[in-house]
Amino acid sequence: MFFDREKELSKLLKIIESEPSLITFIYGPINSGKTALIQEFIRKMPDHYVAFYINLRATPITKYEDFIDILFSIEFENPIKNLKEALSLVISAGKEILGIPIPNDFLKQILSENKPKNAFLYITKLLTEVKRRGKRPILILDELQVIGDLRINGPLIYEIFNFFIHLTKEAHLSHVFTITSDSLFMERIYSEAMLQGRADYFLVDDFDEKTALNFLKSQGLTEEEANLALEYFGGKPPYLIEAIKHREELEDYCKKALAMRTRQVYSFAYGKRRIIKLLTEFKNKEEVPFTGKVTRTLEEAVKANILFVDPLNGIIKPQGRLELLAIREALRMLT
Ligand SMILES: Nc1ncnc2c1ncn2[C@@H]1O[C@H](COP(=O)(O)OP(=O)(O)OP(=O)(O)O)[C@@H](O)[C@H]1O
Repeated sequence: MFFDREKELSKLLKIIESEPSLITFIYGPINSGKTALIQEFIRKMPDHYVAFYINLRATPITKYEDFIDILFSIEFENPIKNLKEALSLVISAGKEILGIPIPNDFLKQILSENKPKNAFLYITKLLTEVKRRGKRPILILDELQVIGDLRINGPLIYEIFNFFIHLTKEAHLSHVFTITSDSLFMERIYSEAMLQGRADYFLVDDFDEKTALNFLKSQGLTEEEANLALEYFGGKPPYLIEAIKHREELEDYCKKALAMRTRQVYSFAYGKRRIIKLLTEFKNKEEVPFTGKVTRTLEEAVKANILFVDPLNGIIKPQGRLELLAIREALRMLT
């Protein structure tokens, strides 16, 4: 059951009403509900849209072939013979299609040439035809950070950005949404010169306090139980879902979850003075300013899923309420 996110949904639906001109980068802390929101967004889109949804984390991507496999997600049982067949597949797909249909011969050619540009040229051609048939295409790439360091002749990400800029700002052909929960990757994107003026940023944070309380109460928790869950888990949807499941022994469940997260933070920071110093900033504060410099220490804490960097709002904060409490507990044991 999907809950709320009315504000975010109406903003996203508004974006697609206008002509595509910017790439939208959706980002947020781990498990804040980005993918769930995008899935609901697709459900709520009017019928004349078709979303091509590509989840780059579906299988590991280490080389060009893996990327092409996911992009053209070979989910079709029968080989597609030509562009006309690919197009009718899209037109009859409804509002969402996983991967991009491509004629078999073309796919073989693209794989043998090892040039991402040719794959992108094909997609442009297909999207142009989709638009000509009266449907409005939307391209969605989930977990974009997965290909952040992939090189095919040169860094793939730049070719992708060029392609996205073409689809949006230049050709106004398709809206492009990318999703990532890797805030270091997001920081790289935010300071990327080639994206200046060509990108928009959309934060999907954990539920705010009121929404989280409403969510918990809508699932049958009493005011007191809801407040207890909120105290430990803030508005992180999957944690709240687990809390609901453990309603019968809620207090015990909350304490155990915190003890476990505390152990993880403790062993991450143990013996590392610079890490302890960074975490100490959260002893009395919930967030601190982000100066724009990603130090090695910050990088480690983000990679360990303890801290989250929001480059747009210029803040660093724990990934969620549980992490904030765990940092404070761990600091008590470490100092
Ligand atoms: N609005 C919501 N209503 C109900 N459940 C939600 C909502 N948002 C997220 N969830 C649940 O929380 C879990 C995590 O959500 P989701 O996978 O969308 O997060 P994410 O931000 O995409 O995660 P990641 O950081 O791994 O990319 C899912 O099981 C999802 O069903």
